[in-house]
Amino acid sequence: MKGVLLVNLGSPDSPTPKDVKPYLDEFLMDERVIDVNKVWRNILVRGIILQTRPKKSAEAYSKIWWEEGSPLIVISERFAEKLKKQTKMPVALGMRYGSMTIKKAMDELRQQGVDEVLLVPLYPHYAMSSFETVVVKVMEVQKEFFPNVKLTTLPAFYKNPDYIKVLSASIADSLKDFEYDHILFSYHGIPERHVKKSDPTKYHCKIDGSCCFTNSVAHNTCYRHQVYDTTELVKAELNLPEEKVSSSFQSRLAGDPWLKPYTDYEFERFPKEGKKRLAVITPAFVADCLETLEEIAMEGKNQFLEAGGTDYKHIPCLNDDDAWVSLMAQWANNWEETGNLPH
Ligand SMILES: C=CC1=C(C)c2cc3[nH]c(cc4nc(cc5[nH]c(cc1n2)c(C)c5CCC(=O)O)C(CCC(=O)O)=C4C)c(C)c3C=C
Ligand SMILES: [Fe+2]
Ligand SMILES: [Fe+2]
Repeated sequence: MKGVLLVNLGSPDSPTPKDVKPYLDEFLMDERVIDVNKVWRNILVRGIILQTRPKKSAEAYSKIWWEEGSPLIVISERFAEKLKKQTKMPVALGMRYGSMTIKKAMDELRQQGVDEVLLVPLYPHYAMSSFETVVVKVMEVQKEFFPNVKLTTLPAFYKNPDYIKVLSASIADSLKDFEYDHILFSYHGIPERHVKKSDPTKYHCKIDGSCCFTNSVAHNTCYRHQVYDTTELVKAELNLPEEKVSSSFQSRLAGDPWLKPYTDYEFERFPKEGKKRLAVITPAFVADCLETLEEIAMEGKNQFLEAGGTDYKHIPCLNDDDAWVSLMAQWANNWEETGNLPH
């Protein structure tokens, strides 16, 4: 029997330093997130970052935490529940990090007789630190505990025409009562080094003004190209004026150069250029989370208003939007019936 495995990033069990620390430890010790050799990663993560970050992160999580739990988890659960009602197959939800493990989700599917799994990494774009690490982890779990289960992965859907339509409709709905000077597409950042590492040609990616807009097989795994594509496609779908739209990158950790421009620098710059009414969209995430609810909707808003902005709106992620759930159900049901995946 076929079944669907949804996987998102995961959250700590509670917004306390005690629970945030082991969660961050698992997350940042992932070799696809902090991609340095094991000894240096150990020093960097356990000797430096985890000495102070759990307290700071726990404070941020406390500001956005819901009665039912972490928004990322609760929203992903709502999405999974709605999806179950629209597929004839079992659906399970697991997280890459934290206590809602992939193993538990796979167990759930196996108990319902599933031996063919459609893995859905809940990320529209491919990055080593998000999509790839989910696929690798699921393959490890499958190999160790479920060797007879067949795995198929839904490709990154950042430019799928139906996805672009659903995303655009949800953005248009949020924008209908908001007058704006500019719309910022703020994507989770990654270190520049990760983009270069993911280039299979090893010569295409230059992180300049043209590589991401020049055809290449490198784009199958180029996060920077893929996010720019999403922005362009939504801009075209909604007929947004060229000069009113731009993309930027948020949530960087100190150290290496990360993809630019940085979202927080843009918040400072826009009001000085007369862009005082700003809408912010965060399409790297399908579910609202710490990075959207705290960094963008709270901190970003304060920063923009303090820099001279007058109006600010964070547009919610797709979350459990009915059209989004129906689209995922359509993809899953089509895969069940024909074996075909969307492209
Ligand atoms: C779009 C997908 C994501 C990519 C790519 C990504 C890369 C990446 N992230 C960190 C470090 C942190 N990210 C944190 C939170 C976080 N990251 C994503 C998604 C991507 N990260 C999400 C959905 C969340 C929110 C989780 C939640 O519970 O709501 C955090 C934890 C919070 C904090 O302390 O700031 C860290 C740390 C790196 C280093 C990285 C690429 C190298
Ligand atoms: Fe992150
Ligand atoms: Fe590129």
